[in-house]
Amino acid sequence: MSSGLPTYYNADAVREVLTWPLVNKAVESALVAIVKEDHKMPSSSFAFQPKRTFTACGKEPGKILLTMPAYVGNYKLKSPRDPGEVEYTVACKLVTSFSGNPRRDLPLPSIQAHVLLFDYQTGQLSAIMEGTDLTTWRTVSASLVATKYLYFRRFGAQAEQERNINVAIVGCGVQGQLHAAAFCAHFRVRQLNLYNRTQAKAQDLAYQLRQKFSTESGTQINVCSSPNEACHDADIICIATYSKEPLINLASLKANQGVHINAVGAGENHFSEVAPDIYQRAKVYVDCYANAEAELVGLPAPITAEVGEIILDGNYPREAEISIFQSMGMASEDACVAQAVRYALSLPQRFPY
Ligand SMILES: NC(=O)C1=CN([C@@H]2O[C@H](COP(=O)(O)OP(=O)(O)OC[C@H]3O[C@@H](n4cnc5c(N)ncnc54)[C@H](OP(=O)(O)O)[C@@H]3O)[C@@H](O)[C@H]2O)C=CC1
Ligand SMILES: O=C(O)C1=NCCCC1
Repeated sequence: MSSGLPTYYNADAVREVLTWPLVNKAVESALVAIVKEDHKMPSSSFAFQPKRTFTACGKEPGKILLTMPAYVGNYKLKSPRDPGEVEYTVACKLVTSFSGNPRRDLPLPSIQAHVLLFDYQTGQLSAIMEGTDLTTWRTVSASLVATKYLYFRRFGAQAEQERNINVAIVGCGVQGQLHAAAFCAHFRVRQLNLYNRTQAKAQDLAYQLRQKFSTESGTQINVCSSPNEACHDADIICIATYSKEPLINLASLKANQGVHINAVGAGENHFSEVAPDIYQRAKVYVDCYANAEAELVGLPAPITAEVGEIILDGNYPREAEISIFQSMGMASEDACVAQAVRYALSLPQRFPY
């Protein structure tokens, strides 16, 4: 940092280098780094990630500011750099969730973020990075990584390449849209069912995705008129809304067959979208215990493990089980992705990561 001023990375710059290999590697590193040391080799990556804070922005509900600090040490970006080189990242994301924003006269995203990056040796602020797309990508990536380990691996090491799946998306906002595209891009999706409260949004998304995936991979894309219709035949469900009431219950799911749910949404109230009877039947996994302790009070089931623990110990769910990835989002993911983005932008030439 020669000028003493932090570098600013705007949304266009960040977007230019966000790719799935880059984000997935960074997110998987973060999920592993936050696992407690007694599950790992002493030489492993590690993270310090305190509970994040929530500030209500006014007296009406639906407007919050979160501060999300993290230190991630001794981890690899797994970039084409020297494979021995490790990273140390100090970061803090500031993110607002204003759920009425898409309905403003000039619509804005509900979730808007910036990530601050600090020099890990001196503590100086070295960069400020626009973090709105980064947040969407890293959240979808956490669902992809969770699906790989909690769903596919129960059927064997090759299942994510070989197994045909039906996917349901409940909520086609910013999160639902990228979940839909990313699941079709990563896995063999036979049928993609889209549900959104305002159906026109699901129809628009179906139109866009059909251009790409119906011809390329033969995926059948349907717009559904209820969450039940979307989910009744689904192997994987991604649910990302602000609903305070359950949108799916046990009767919505395929009976006695393996189902995996990425429960992404509902803002502060993480588990209200999915009915208690599903939690009571499922194995529940989280991104991190630190946030879970504060944010999942009253969760109607015990937590089985962090996703990072399953990545490390291979203790996958059984084939016919229901698994839930209760995604809260965590600062270490933002720190690792922001570091990877900064690294990619520093290269003289872009390359497919
Ligand atoms: N776990 C994580 O790391 C993260 C979680 N999130 C969470 O994901 C969720 C979605 O975020 P995002 O996609 O950015 O938000 P958007 O505002 O873009 O989309 C919100 C979606 O929720 C739907 N919705 C809102 N209220 C209800 C309701 N009462 N019943 C049914 N559907 C409803 C909306 O439907 P309609 O179109 O009809 O309005 C829309 O499809 C939020 O809860 C957010 O907090 C976001 C980022 C990270
Ligand atoms: O991790 C995040 O970023 C968010 N998580 C929950 C809702 C707001 C954004």
